[in-house]
Amino acid sequence: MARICIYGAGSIGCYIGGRLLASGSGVAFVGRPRIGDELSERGLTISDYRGGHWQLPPSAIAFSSDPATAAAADLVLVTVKSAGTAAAAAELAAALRPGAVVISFQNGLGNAEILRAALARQTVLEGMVPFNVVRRGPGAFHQASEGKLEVRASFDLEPFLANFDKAGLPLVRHLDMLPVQWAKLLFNLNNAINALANQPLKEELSQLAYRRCLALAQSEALALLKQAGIKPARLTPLPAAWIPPVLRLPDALFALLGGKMLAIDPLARSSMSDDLAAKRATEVDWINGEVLRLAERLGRSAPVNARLRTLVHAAEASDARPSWTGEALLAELQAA
Ligand SMILES: NC(=O)C1=CN([C@@H]2O[C@H](COP(=O)(O)OP(=O)(O)OC[C@H]3O[C@@H](n4cnc5c(N)ncnc54)[C@H](OP(=O)(O)O)[C@@H]3O)[C@@H](O)[C@H]2O)C=CC1
Ligand SMILES: CC(C)(CO)C(=O)C(=O)O
Repeated sequence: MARICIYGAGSIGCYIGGRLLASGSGVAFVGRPRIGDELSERGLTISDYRGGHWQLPPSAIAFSSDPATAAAADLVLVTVKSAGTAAAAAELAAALRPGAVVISFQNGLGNAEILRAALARQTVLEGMVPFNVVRRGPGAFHQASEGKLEVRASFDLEPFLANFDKAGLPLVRHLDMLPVQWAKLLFNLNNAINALANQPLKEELSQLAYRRCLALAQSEALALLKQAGIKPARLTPLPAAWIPPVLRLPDALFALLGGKMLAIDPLARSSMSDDLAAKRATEVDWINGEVLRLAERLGRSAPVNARLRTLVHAAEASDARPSWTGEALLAELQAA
């Protein structure tokens, strides 16, 4: 039986690992002791937006905070936040056996490359998680929106495909992941807006002023991508370039045409909002920061994404969590 290691047991790691474990895969979780305590007291409760529910007792869960746990793995799913990738890469380099397969199920563009640089004797693949996972309480993780896991195609994945199929999380494979990663990053430009709004995603995206903020950030990125000759993949029925005009529609029309973006659990927030709530460093430098790096490469500027990054950094440094209204944030971004 393939041995799968979740490296960074948090929202995404516990959810995907929990689904794999519930369907009979051998899974070991590596994470922080606080998560280990939760899982050893409560076990794992996994659920999804379709009504799926899986309960795993503490006795079924192999959890450790020791990186050496990964030594036994055939497949490692890296699910730490981007700020933790370099450290995870160094730990995995010391632990993993040659030939192990590593998938980065992280947002941003550069995490797989950081892992690859440290893991020359393993296969490292870019992955993408399109859906949101809400932590509903200790040991309880809920998939709050739809979407399939996407990953760079490789023959080395073959031994594990059945594990994901059985778990109900089939892997969609792509020869080139960059267009997929950029398409996801365009959605993730909302992470900063959602974190600054301090509201659930559904509530935030139901308001025109916040959607106009997102349209500004996406339009800026799309213009740069066009100049760079990068065509983002189509992750929704609408091509990426049509999304900003749809975001700018009045609420009722948006609900009609962009309604899928509102098909999300009413409590779900972006992972960046979770980070601000937990007073952790966010991934803003790996999301909006990528737009700034692309702009720099092209000799252009990206003032809207630069302003969002500055505002998120200010929120990280502040004791009080900001709650920007849509109108105030829009005025700030329009003035950028
Ligand atoms: N949450 C979501 O809905 C979605 C998240 N994503 C992406 O998935 C990735 C994971 O996000 P998410 O699950 O929310 O993150 P979480 O912060 O919930 O989970 C990551 C966990 O890994 C732990 N960790 C970090 N470094 C190590 C290490 N070296 N060894 C062991 N444990 C470690 C973290 O601890 P500590 O905090 O102490 O560092 C944390 O508990 C991110 O790139 C995110 O953008 C993508 C789609 C949706
Ligand atoms: C799924 C999505 C786009 C929003 O929750 C996300 O990737 C995140 O929160 O980081």
